[in-house]
Amino acid sequence: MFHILIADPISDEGLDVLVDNENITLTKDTGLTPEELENRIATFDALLVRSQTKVTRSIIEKAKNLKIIGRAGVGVDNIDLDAATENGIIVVNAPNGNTNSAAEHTMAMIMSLSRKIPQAHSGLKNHKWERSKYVGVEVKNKTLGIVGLGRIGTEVAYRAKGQRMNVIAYDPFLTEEKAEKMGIEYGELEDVLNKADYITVHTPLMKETRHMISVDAFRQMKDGVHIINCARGGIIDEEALYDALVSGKVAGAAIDVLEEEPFQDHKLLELSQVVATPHLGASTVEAQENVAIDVCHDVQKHLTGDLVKNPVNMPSVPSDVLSQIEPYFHLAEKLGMFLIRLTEDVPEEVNIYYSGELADVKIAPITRNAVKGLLQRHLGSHVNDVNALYLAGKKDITIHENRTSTTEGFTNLMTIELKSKSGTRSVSGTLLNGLGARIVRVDHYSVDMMPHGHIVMIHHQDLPGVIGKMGSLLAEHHINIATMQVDRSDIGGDAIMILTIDKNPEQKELEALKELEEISDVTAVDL
Ligand SMILES: NC(=O)c1ccc[n+]([C@@H]2O[C@H](COP(=O)([O-])OP(=O)(O)OC[C@H]3O[C@@H](n4cnc5c(N)ncnc54)[C@H](O)[C@@H]3O)[C@@H](O)[C@H]2O)c1
Ligand SMILES: O=C(O)CC[C@@H](O)C(=O)O
Repeated sequence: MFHILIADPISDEGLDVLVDNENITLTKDTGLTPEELENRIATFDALLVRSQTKVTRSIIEKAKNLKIIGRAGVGVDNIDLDAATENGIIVVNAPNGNTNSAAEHTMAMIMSLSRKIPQAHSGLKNHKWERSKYVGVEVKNKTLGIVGLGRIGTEVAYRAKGQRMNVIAYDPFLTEEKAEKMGIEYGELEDVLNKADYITVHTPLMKETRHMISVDAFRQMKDGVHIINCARGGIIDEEALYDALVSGKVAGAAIDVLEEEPFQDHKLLELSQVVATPHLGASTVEAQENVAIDVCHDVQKHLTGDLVKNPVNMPSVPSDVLSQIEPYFHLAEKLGMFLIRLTEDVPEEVNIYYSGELADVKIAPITRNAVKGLLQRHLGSHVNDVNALYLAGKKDITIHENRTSTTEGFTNLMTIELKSKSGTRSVSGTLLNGLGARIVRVDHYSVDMMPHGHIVMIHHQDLPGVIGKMGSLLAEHHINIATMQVDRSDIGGDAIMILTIDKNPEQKELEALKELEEISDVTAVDL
C-alpha cells in the first residue's frame, strides 16, 4: 500500500487518477507548517505540492519512506533537489499544463499596467470617477523585451505580436534563425534592457538568475520602462525595483510573485504604479486540471514501477527510446550485482562498454541501472536509479561509458569492467532474442548463464576428477545443482565453474568447497 500526502490544494481531476487505485491511500492536509510537515512525512511514499509548500532538506531527511515528490506546476525552486537526489527521491513536475495560463496572465498584467485598470477599478469601488487620472498608453508599436524565451516566454511573444508589439528576446538557447522564424528580434540581455518599453522575465529562479534584474540592469533600461514579473520572486532585485519606481526610472511594475510569499505587506504594494496579484499565473481551472493530471499520472507510474514522463532530477527518456532500452535495465543491474561480488576491494573505476545494437541507443539510463546494481552490495537498497551516479561520485568511483564495435558475435553486448587496487574484473552480458538476459563472459572465461538465482562461482585447476569431487561434496551437504558451466584458459590450467544451485549456500558449505586442494576461490552470488 502506498500513502500519498497532498500538502497543497491539487485539483480533484488529477487526484481522480489516483483515487481508483486500491493500492494507494490519499491524505489531504494542506497548510501544514514546516515543523508539522517534518513530523508527519515519515510514513508517506509520495508527496504532492504546488508552490506554497517548501520541501526543505530537513523535511526530506525525515522522509524515510518517500519515493517521489510531485510538483503540480513548473518551478521546483521550493524543493531542495540536491537533498531529494541524494536520498534517492525522484522529483517530477508538470511543465506544460500551465503555460497558456501563465502567458495569458502576463498579457493581462501588461494591459493592466498600460491602462491602469486595477487603479481605476479601485477608484470606482471607492466611489471616485477620475477619468483624467487614469490616462493610459497603447502597447501597439511598443517594444516588449522578454528575458527567458522558454515555453511561457514564447507564448507571451506570440500574444504580444498579436497586440502589434515589437518583440525582442534574450535566452541562452535562442538563435538568430529561430528568432527570425518567430518574427521577433534576437538580442543579448543588454540589447533587451536597452531597447524595451516593457520587460517581462520568464526564466526559472536559479543561482544564475537570482537578481539578474538589479541596479545595474535598471540603469541600462529606457526611462519610463514597465516591468513585469510573472515568473519567480528573486529574479528581480526588489530593493532596486523599488528605488527605480520611486525615482521614476520605471513607470510601472506588474508583480505576480515576490521573494517572500505570501506578500500582503510588501512595500512595493504601497506604490500606486505597482499592480499585483497573489501568485495567480497558473490559477485557472484549466491549468490546475492539467498540472494535477500530469503530476498524478507520474506519481502513479513511479509507485507502480514504471518510468515517469517529467522527471526533474533525472534525464527524461522519450517513450519510443524507452521501449528500445528498457529490456536492458534488468541485464545491466544484474551484471552490476554479479561483478561487485568478484572483488573485496574498494571499487575505483568502472568502465561500461556498449556494443552492437547497444552502441546506437541512449545508454545513460542503462548505465544508471548498472551502477545501481554495483552499489547495492555496500550501500543497500536505498540506492536507486535517481541517486546511483550521485552516490558513485560521492564514493570517488569514476564511471566511463564507451561505445564499441566489438560484438563477439552477439547482436548486443554489454561489458562492465571494475578496477580496484587488486586489479580489474569484468563481466559481459547480452539480451537474447526471445530468451532474455544471459551472462556470457566472466573475466576472460566464456559462459552462458541466466543472471538469477543462487550462483556459486569456483576457480579451480583443470584436472580430471575435480568436478566429481565438488559434486560429491555438495551432495553431502544436500545441495542440488541446477545448472553448471565450465571453461578453462588452457588444458590443465586455470578453470572456472559456475553453478546455479537450489538454495542459498551457508558459509560452512562454501568453506568446505575451499578446502578442496584444486579449488583456489569460491564466490557465492545471489541474483
Ligand atoms: N506565476 C506563476 O504562477 C507561474 C506559472 C508557471 C511558471 N512560472 C515560472 O515561470 C518560469 C518559466 O516557465 P517555463 O515553463 O517557460 O520554463 P522553461 O524552462 O520552458 O523556460 C525557461 C527559459 O529560461 C531560459 N533561461 C535560463 N536561464 C536564463 C538566463 N540567465 N537568461 C535568460 N534566459 C534564461 C531557459 O533557457 C528557458 O528557455 C518557471 O520556472 C516558473 O518559475 C510561474
Ligand atoms: O502552484 C501554483 O499555482 C504556482 C505554479 C507556478 O508558479 C509554477 O511554477 O508552475
